[in-house]
Amino acid sequence: MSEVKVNEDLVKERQKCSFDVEELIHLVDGGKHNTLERKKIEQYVLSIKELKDEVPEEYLSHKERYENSVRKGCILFMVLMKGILERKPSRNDGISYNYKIINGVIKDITPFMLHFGMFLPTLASQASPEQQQEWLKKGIQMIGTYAQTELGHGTFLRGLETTATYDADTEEFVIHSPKVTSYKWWPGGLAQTVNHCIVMAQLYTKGKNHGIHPFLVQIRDIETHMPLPGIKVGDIGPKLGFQTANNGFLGFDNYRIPRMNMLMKNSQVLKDGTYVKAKNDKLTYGTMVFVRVTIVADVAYELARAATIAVRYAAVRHQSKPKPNEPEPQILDYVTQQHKLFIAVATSHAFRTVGRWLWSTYTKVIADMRHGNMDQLPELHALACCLKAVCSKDASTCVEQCRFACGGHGYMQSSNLPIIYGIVTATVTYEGEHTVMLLQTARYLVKAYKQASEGKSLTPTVAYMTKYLKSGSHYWQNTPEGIIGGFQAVATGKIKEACESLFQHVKSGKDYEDAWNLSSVRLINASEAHARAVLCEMFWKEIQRISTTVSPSLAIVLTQLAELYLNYWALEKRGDMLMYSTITKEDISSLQRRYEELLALIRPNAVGIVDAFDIRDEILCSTLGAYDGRVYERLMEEAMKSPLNKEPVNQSFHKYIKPLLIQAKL
Ligand SMILES: Cc1cc2nc3c(=O)[nH]c(=O)nc-3n(C[C@H](O)[C@H](O)[C@H](O)COP(=O)(O)OP(=O)(O)OC[C@H]3O[C@@H](n4cnc5c(N)ncnc54)[C@H](O)[C@@H]3O)c2cc1C
Repeated sequence: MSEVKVNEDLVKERQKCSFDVEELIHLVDGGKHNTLERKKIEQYVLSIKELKDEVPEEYLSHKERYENSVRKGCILFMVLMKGILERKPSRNDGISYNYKIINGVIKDITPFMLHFGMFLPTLASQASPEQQQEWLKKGIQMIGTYAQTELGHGTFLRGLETTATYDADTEEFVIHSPKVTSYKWWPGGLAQTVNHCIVMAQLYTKGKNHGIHPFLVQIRDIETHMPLPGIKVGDIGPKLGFQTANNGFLGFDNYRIPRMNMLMKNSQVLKDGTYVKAKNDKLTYGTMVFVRVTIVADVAYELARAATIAVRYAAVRHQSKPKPNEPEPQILDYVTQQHKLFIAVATSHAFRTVGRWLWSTYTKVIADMRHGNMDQLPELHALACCLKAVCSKDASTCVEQCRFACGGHGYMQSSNLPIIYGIVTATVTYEGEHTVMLLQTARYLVKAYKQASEGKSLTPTVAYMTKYLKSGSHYWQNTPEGIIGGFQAVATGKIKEACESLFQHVKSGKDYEDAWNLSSVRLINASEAHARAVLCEMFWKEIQRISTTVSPSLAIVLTQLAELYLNYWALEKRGDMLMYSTITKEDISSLQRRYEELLALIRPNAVGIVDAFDIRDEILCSTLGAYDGRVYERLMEEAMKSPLNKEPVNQSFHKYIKPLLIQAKL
């Protein structure tokens, strides 16, 4: 068999790379051992013939697409369960390589995502040890999802209407959906895939409501998969993305489950119906925080996929003729193109780096919690909320930018950019809606501001406030440290302003809730600014630390990416910098010049840097982004798979167009 030729532009780009791509691959993976492990798993999974699609998914109907994703999901389910148990891939950022491979093989979202992502983690964190022993031994017999959101309520958990009423006579809970708004709506895999759910419901016992609690509910027969009597379950229909996630609805008609199906690690209901409250409500925060923390690493990875596609395509694509006697340049040579793309590359590195730091913070806090120390939970919660909000939104913007940067071809499904966008933009909403997450962090910031004003010491991630509240402004310097200080000054200034607005409204006689609402635009701006200060500081610090452990040539590239990230955001937020620091017009011009210098410095290594994300073609799933750069051939090959190209004349001509032409002649 003849070797497939690699596009010449890509060959040249790779030749001029100034650093060792392999070294960066190991860094991205978190070590050489992880790279080898990942490659082994990829090689195994991706060589399974049955996982390849004869017809691209996009040409299938909604129903066929689902069936195909279940087919492939089941193959992966078995392989990966084995892989997880036997190989335990490194989880240094909270996500396993399995997640990455699954997304490539399924292309969109697998209907089993919630089983691994929410169902098992919730059982692990909220079921008692005895319950875990009983349920987890059922293993694969129990396929589950996490059913919280209802038609009527998502954000406001206390507003959920599904009820779980304890019947002491039969020692059962009666799960009921009293009206249409109480139907569960959205859970992934719920529609046709799972046979069990964690259902969040209002607990009633002895006539008293005790708020929202989790229950393990079987919804389908294990053998026949028929919905059990009292269960109404189905598909919610097509969405912007997540077409194969099998998001479903679920209603209960006085459906009974045994008492022991309430997850009882924290709160309990005794046989006689006595409610025993959890010693600490905060214990239930665990899963919520876990998922938000992992979203930072997830979007970093999806962004790496989008950036790889768009940068490789920009190296292959030639367009326009700025100089009449010279050939059309690669579009990657247009500085505006570099401006669109290099921030996406740098952002992926920033989120992966900060995601790893967040993950290690999370594991430490959870370990402390197990020993009864909850002191750092509020800070972690505030951090996870704002980082989840800002990272998911920035990643969506960057993916969209990558799509724009590919012109018309980026709009093709076969580029895979629309599907990646669908996956990433969903993270803005699920597991805590964007604005609501920022407002959660704002509550913590308001408390911290009050403490700082009273001269009390602050927790590490908000400690910068003390300095800038004292100094009032930031003495600007055009250095990375100066930019980080600028972001901290902006955050402090915005937090102060939001708090003053809030306190002013309260002082003028408004209820706290109304004052909060009136100040909420300032509050979310303050939260976003805080997240940016954290992202810039942690990314820069980590890159500085890592740079001392890698080769000088790689250290240069990493530092350029981190500096680009900082400069990009300093320029984006120049208005804020003007308000809260001593930055001048000249400083801004100099920042702009440095930013342009950085684009030029990164340019020769751009392809090498995205190659170092080391995402195999089968996982990129893109006509535009494959390693060999055969863009046009692939676009044509994929187009030829369209069922419409299977016949020279489509029947609709005879049915509709011809009669129209005849009519028009008359
Ligand atoms: C792709 C996808 C997958 C999902 N998967 C699952 C799943 O597996 N299981 C599950 O249970 N759920 C799932 N969800 C549901 C998801 O968790 C909710 O959509 C999300 O929590 C937001 O709730 P909502 O849709 O009710 O929006 P709402 O809360 O109604 O928000 C609508 C608007 O109101 C604003 N708003 C609401 N409250 C406030 C407030 N207090 N202050 C200011 N503004 C406010 C919001 O900012 C937003 O702009 C999924 C959703 C999506 C999109």
